[in-house]
Amino acid sequence: MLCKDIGCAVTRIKDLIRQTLWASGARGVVVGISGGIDSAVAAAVAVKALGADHVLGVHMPSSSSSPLDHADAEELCGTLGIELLTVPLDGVVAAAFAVPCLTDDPVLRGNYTARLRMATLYNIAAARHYLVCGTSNKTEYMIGYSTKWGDSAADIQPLLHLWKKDVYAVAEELGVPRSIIEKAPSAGFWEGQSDEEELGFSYQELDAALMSLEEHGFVPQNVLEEQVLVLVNKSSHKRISAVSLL
Ligand SMILES: Nc1ncnc2c1ncn2[C@@H]1O[C@H](COP(=O)(O)OP(=O)(O)OC[C@H]2O[C@@H]([n+]3cccc(C(=O)O)c3)[C@H](O)[C@@H]2O)[C@@H](O)[C@H]1O
Ligand SMILES: Nc1ncnc2c1ncn2[C@@H]1O[C@H](COP(=O)(O)OP(=O)(O)OP(=O)(O)O)[C@@H](O)[C@H]1O
Ligand SMILES: [Mg+2]
Repeated sequence: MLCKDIGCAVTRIKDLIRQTLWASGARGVVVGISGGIDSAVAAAVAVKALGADHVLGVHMPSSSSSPLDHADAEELCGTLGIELLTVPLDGVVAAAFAVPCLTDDPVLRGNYTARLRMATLYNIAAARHYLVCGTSNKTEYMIGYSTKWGDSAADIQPLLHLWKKDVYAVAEELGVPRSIIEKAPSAGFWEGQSDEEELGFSYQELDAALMSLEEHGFVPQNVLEEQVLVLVNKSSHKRISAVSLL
């Protein structure tokens, strides 16, 4: 976070959202609301920037998502006073996976579902003359912990400069419901999935390692940083539009 205090951090984000919307001529933003912390904070800052009437939430349950997430999405949107659409994706996912060469691998299915969510958000956004608001933070961006062209794809990324710990700080500042703040971060690819278990590192460790790597020119200072640097390097293709000669 470039600001010294949280109020200044929120003001910078609000300005980015307002200026981007003004320059685009769009009427509002649409946010995929998962019931998790990143989308809650993205929606909350968008409401601060634009007002509730210009923010639309879309919850997209699938076979691996939990009814608790749906309940949290509803509570969040109720608290923020924004409209929430629910678009179940199971039928489309089932059709796409009824292809003989596809194994029912949860990561394959999860990545496909994440790309379908992206396509659904763009569809709704275009129909309403809205922009798609992303929810990615710097921690997941730096290690490539997202679906390429899926949840990482958006028109505006108001949280991309924030470490995960800063996302929590903004959540506290903006009064995001406790059940969302206290929930373990998850991609929701399978029941009980946890980011920290899948990655093998806590967000606290990742934030600390990434900050130190940045400070030391990406020269690791310890074993943890060596391991995190492997993730950073392996995911560099996700931080460019496409490998090309352009
Ligand atoms: N070197 C390279 N140069 C250019 N392109 C390269 C490449 N290596 C792979 N690729 C391409 O990238 C694809 C693999 O990337 P991708 O499809 O993203 O798939 P992948 O990185 O294998 O999986 C996504 C990971 O992100 C996690 N995730 C996803 C979504 C949300 C969240 C969350 O926190 O909520 C977490 C998920 O749990 C999983 O661990 C390959 O199939 C290939 O098309
Ligand atoms: N079921 C869903 N419905 C709508 N959007 C979703 C759904 N699952 C994921 N997304 C979108 O994909 C984004 C990336 O998911 P991710 O799990 O990283 O964030 P989060 O769920 O908001 O936060 P966290 O899981 O870290 O608490 C979400 O912020 C949201 O915009
Ligand atoms: Mg999540």
